[in-house]
Amino acid sequence: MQTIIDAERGTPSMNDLKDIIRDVPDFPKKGIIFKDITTLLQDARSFQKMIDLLGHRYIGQKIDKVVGVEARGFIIGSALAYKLGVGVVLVRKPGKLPSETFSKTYDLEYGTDTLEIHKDAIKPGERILLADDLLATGGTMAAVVDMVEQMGGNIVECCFMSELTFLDGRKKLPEGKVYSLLQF
Ligand SMILES: O=P(O)(O)OC[C@H]1O[C@H](OP(=O)(O)OP(=O)(O)O)[C@H](O)[C@@H]1O
Ligand SMILES: Nc1ncnc2[nH]cnc12
Repeated sequence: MQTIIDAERGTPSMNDLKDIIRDVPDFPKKGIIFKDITTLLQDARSFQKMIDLLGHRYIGQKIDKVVGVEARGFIIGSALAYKLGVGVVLVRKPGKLPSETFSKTYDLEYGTDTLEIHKDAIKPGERILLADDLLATGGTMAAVVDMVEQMGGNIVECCFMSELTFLDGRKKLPEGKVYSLLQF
């Protein structure tokens, strides 16, 4: 069910946040139920509540930088970084970052992809929060974990707005360092 949250109804509940994410069947391929977060992002109260809840988890955890994964992870990562008062590092699809990069190819729920990060984006020992909108098979975030660890970053946690628990993506990620706000 899709919920429109209006000013009179106050702050959205966890169920409201789940309900406002739209299911789109057979996108981008037959058999995939795509979790469309645009419906949540365009609702001011839902967007704010989601970032507030994620942000509160990391306030006081001495995060040095947030890493956001292109493209939807940029939205979550940037808003979180702003809330925590730290910088945001962009992990991008190939050929988009202008300076020297590390890169990693990985499997997706619906194909394969490559991600890149600037070689000088993270200094050894920095406390890094990884952020994305959704954890599915875990391939994307596992690739990011690999690159950040290769650079000497100290991963505090991999955080997601939502998680498709039936795909067990967290198995590919560092044990005890995975957090999702909403589970499907
Ligand atoms: O856990 P996984 O199976 O790796 O899947 C999760 C990833 O898939 C989606 O990104 P997508 O590659 O579709 O790119 P987009 O954000 O540019 O739409 C999503 O935003 C995650 O980054
Ligand atoms: N089912 C899904 N919905 C939205 N984004 C995804 N990324 C990988 N699987 C996805």
